[in-house]
Amino acid sequence: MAVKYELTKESKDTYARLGKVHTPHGVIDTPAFMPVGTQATVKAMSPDELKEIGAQIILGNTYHLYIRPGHKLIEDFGGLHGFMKWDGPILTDSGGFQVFSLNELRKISEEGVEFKSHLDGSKHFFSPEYVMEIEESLGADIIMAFDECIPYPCEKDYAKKSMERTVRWLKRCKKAHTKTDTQALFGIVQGGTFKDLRIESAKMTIDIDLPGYAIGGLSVGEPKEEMNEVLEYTVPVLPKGKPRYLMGVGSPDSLIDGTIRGIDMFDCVLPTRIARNGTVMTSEGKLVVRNAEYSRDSKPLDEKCDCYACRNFSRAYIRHLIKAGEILGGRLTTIHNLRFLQNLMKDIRSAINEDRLLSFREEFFESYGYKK
Ligand SMILES: CNc1nc2c(CCNCC3CCCC3)c3nc(N)[nH]c(=O)c3cc2[nH]1
Ligand SMILES: [Zn+2]
Repeated sequence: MAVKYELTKESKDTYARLGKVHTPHGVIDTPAFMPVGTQATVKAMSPDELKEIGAQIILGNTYHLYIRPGHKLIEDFGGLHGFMKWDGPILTDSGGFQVFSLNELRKISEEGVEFKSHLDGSKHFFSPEYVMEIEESLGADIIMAFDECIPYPCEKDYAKKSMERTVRWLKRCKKAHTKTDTQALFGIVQGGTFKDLRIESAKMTIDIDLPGYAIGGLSVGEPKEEMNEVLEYTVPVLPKGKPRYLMGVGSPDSLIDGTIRGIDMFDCVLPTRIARNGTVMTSEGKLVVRNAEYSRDSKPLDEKCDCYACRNFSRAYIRHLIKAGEILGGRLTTIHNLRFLQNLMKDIRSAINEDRLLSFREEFFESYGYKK
């Protein structure tokens, strides 16, 4: 079995739980935040630095790696693990989301999606079968099914038709998936923000027996309350003994609120993206270190942080590097943001273990500056 989920504790007062996702390249303690490495690198981070900040699993992207440098090249270098020298677990997204978000010029049909490369405009076609071939070449431990992530808002009629096609595509993915002993295929629940469609999608998706399931189609502009509502009626339909992955989430408040509603795995480009333009997450909330007020501030980014940036450098120095466009600036803020989220997930896991997740939420929201 490529991936096995071990449920180690269920929270008494929420849907949160502690678990371990066992993969051929190692174990992931859940709830977990997964740093995103779109082009076979978590931007600005070396594999050693990723280990140092405590990352247990990283993400790769089928769409980007197919376009450049090509999945066959990567396969010849030992897949993503050999190519980027990351020996821990890897998850690849199927490219569905990227094809839809990066390419206006695309045509969708029962067969799959025709699109043009965002690099040179060349024409390409993704079918569930071809995407499975690409993801198997990349060799990730967890591979996502080819799905359609519909926009928000979306007409209910289209949401229903799209969700039903995504289930048919999942069946085709499962049929085309050959390396079932080393790579685990996860299905993706769709249905927009329509309760009946979400529950129908979840039931049809879990009827296809797979090692794990994701909730897609969220974090696409809907209000956070709507995302939480979709989770409240969708997650309980999913089996307790399998990992649940909420795609594209998220910010610290969403990580806590998703965990409370039973989510085990999260990914988001935000922490690395905002870091490069000088915004960091700290125990006292967001800090835009490029602002003039920090020009003579000798404190670390976050006094409570144990990361390499906070142990060695002042806000003044990091602000200078960012303002000067120095590469080290974005590297230090990225190291910090990723460590901050790993520490947040560790604090969340301890809170679940001691049945105090809701009071942890209160304290964290208070200190971070979220409204309750
Ligand atoms: C940011 N919000 C959001 N992201 C979504 C994503 C992408 C998740 N992140 C993948 C990484 C980014 C680059 C490398 C892999 C989604 N992906 C899929 N397949 N389906 C969704 O409904 C889906 C929905 C998503 N919503
Ligand atoms: Zn730090």
